[in-house]
Amino acid sequence: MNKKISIPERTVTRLCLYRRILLMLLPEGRDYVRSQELATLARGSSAQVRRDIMSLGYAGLPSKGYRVHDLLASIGELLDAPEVESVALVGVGNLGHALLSYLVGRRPNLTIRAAFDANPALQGLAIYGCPCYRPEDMETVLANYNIRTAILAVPAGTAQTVAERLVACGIRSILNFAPTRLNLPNDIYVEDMDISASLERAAFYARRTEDDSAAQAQS
Ligand SMILES: NC(=O)c1ccc[n+]([C@@H]2O[C@H](COP(=O)([O-])OP(=O)(O)OC[C@H]3O[C@@H](n4cnc5c(N)ncnc54)[C@H](O)[C@@H]3O)[C@@H](O)[C@H]2O)c1
Repeated sequence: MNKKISIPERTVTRLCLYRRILLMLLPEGRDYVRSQELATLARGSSAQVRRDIMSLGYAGLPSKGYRVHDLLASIGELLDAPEVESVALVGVGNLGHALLSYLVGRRPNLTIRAAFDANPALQGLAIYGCPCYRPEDMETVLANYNIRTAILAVPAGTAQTVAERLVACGIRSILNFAPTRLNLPNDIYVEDMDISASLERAAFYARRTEDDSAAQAQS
């Protein structure tokens, strides 16, 4: 069975997190990491970490743990395309600019190759090195670069129409920043990003831990 297909979505999410942690450990000159340490940094359990890493077919050394470079390579083998993978961005407003400035050049094997915006003032520009095209050129540009993943950073009112156009042009996966539920065929992967919801959650837990501490102090 194809390992990439059989691996559960949550495992993929955790493996992405482990990779971020491992990349933070590298500059410290760390050769090995134990499942317990990875679990603490990922806020999970060491049993979960061991299961996830076992699903990669990689095993560490009982005496030392996992070799950081080898584990990164195993995770990369599962998550990354064999060659450079190009991504598109639609909507180069405030958020789109911030995403380009952060993401361009950060990951050599996953690169934002093309941006699209309805604003004629942006079309033809290279923004943080990424060319910005007219939405009308989407089909040709996406096909030229073989792009199957897109980031959506347009206003909510236009997100559904743009998403449908992206899918019609061959996009299989969308990272959606627009605050709207996209209605797309089931075989299209959509990941919704919502900083406000995350902030609300963080504020909720701040209040809850404060309430817990107050209750403990009273008991
Ligand atoms: N998820 C989050 O955490 C988060 C955070 C900030 C913003 N947002 C959302 O991201 C989106 C963008 O926010 P922003 O602040 O950058 O807005 P913005 O108005 O600065 O930028 C939107 C850009 O989209 C372009 N655009 C509009 N319609 C288009 C179309 N049909 N095709 C191509 N381009 C089009 C506009 O020309 C503009 O450049 C909004 O939906 C906003 O609510 C989400």
